Amino acid sequence: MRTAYSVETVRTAERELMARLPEGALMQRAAAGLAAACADLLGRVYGSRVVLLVGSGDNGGDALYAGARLARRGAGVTAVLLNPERAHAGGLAALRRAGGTVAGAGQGEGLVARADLVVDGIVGIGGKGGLRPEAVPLAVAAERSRAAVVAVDLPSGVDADTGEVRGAAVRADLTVTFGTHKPGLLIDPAREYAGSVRLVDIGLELEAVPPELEALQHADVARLLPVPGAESDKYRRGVVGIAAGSARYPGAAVLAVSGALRGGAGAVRYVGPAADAVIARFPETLVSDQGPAKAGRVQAWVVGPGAGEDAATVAEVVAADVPVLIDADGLRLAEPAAVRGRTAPTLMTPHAGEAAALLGVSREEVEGGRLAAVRELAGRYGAVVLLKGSTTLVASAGGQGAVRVNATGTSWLATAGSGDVLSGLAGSLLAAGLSAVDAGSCAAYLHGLAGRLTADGAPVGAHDVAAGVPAAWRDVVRGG
Ligand SMILES: NC(=O)C1=CN([C@@H]2O[C@H](COP(=O)(O)OP(=O)(O)OC[C@H]3O[C@@H](n4cnc5c(N)ncnc54)[C@H](O)[C@@H]3O)[C@@H](O)[C@H]2O)[C@@H](O)CC1
Ligand SMILES: Nc1ncnc2c1ncn2[C@@H]1O[C@H](COP(=O)(O)OP(=O)(O)O)[C@@H](O)[C@H]1O
Ligand SMILES: [K+]
Repeated sequence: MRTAYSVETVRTAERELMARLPEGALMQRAAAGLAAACADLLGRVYGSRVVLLVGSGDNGGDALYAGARLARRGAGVTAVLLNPERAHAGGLAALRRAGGTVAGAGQGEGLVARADLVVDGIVGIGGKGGLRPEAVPLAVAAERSRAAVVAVDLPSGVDADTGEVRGAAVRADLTVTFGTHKPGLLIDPAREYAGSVRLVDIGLELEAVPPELEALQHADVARLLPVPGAESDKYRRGVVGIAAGSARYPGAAVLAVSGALRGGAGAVRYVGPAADAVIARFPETLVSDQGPAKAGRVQAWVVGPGAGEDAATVAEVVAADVPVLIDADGLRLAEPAAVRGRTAPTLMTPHAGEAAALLGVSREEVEGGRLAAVRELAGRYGAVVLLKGSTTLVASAGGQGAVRVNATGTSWLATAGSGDVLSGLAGSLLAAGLSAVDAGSCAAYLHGLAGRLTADGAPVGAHDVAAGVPAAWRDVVRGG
């Protein structure tokens, strides 16, 4: 499991560690890791032109000490000081001793334009609000330059705790982060600014503290996925009910069923007006012409994809005393009080637009502040909420505790109907007995991986993603 901790937690752990170590030891560990990553990126350090963007805090200190290490290996290193009086004194002295030079902010843009490598030490976890105006031209110059850009701890200007980006921020090719991932490195929009992320162990001890974010890895998902045993039959493996589709959107039913058939349940039961289309494509589906309450045994329901205006079916499913996944039109049609009143697990799977409608805010607000939005929805509905999009997040019922973040997705998944596949897949895992958090996060993991494997750099349709789930599943259980 990969984890990310809040700035407050990092600060506390750093204080405890610093109290036990000689002064400056932690910063030296950080600088050593940073310099090694810069050297890897440069390939040849000797003779390279390195520009350090140095703010007034310890983030700038890391950059200066790393710059000193690179200068000792023969790089030409220039530090651009945003605030010369407040630049880290020890770091500055070390850089000068190593033969590095110092320039004022006025020369920064020209230097950045000619650099091979730009090290962004403007601001790290001490940053508040967006980038300050005097730093903006340097961030812009770094983006325009052909230089590789390495962010120290975080790309300057992004919010470490939330992943929000207000105004300009540095766009990095690589972020070298210390001690732990910060939530902003895993959540869009900030994640996009970070480039690839390299974690440097500086000895922080965080195991005893709850993380802010968790990202499942192959081994975690492999442990959670259901495997039929010798005594299994289709009922013991779980029956998932799909109440989806309408005369107008029969395809949503087909796609939800296609996901459900690949999710580990022993049988998929379909109720709704698209039974002919479902059977034509997937003859193994059990179809019923009764409503959900009379459809027969079901261990978990999926309701909502392509449901149109069928509020009665949504209400019937929400009243069921088994785990329920509510998606798409179902999110709009479900009575909030009925959802809150449920005792069996509930998993809601909105995209940003649906989440915005439920919260009464704009879509941009949800996309800019995903973590707050998913926690808020999970709190309001007392349900597990999976917020889809470029970063998929899963919050526990009530919104407290660690939020799961999915790292496997690809923007090729932004294709009509791929959400329907996801809801079928997650519903199937619910029916197979996974908790709502595990079902949602494992489904997002498999769906993202299936998208990646099937797309392989080219456009795909939602049905291709569903067909790719078995390959993703195999990849997970075989350890990649
Ligand atoms: N505390 C520690 O033990 C360690 C800290 N490390 C580094 O120290 C950093 C944290 O250092 P600090 O607490 O000094 O804080 P930072 O260096 O992140 O930022 C604080 C400084 O930046 C300025 N600033 C704040 N917001 C800004 C904005 N939006 N735009 C431009 N400037 C802004 C402030 O005036 C302040 O002087 C970490 O991110 C990491 O890079 C590492 O050396 C590892 C060890
Ligand atoms: N930019 C993106 N990067 C990664 N995944 C994305 C992106 N945009 C959408 N997705 C994923 O694609 C799926 C789209 O679902 P949804 O928005 O419900 O579409 P639909 O309603 O057409 O099925 C979700 O799993 C979502 O997380
Ligand atoms: K930085």
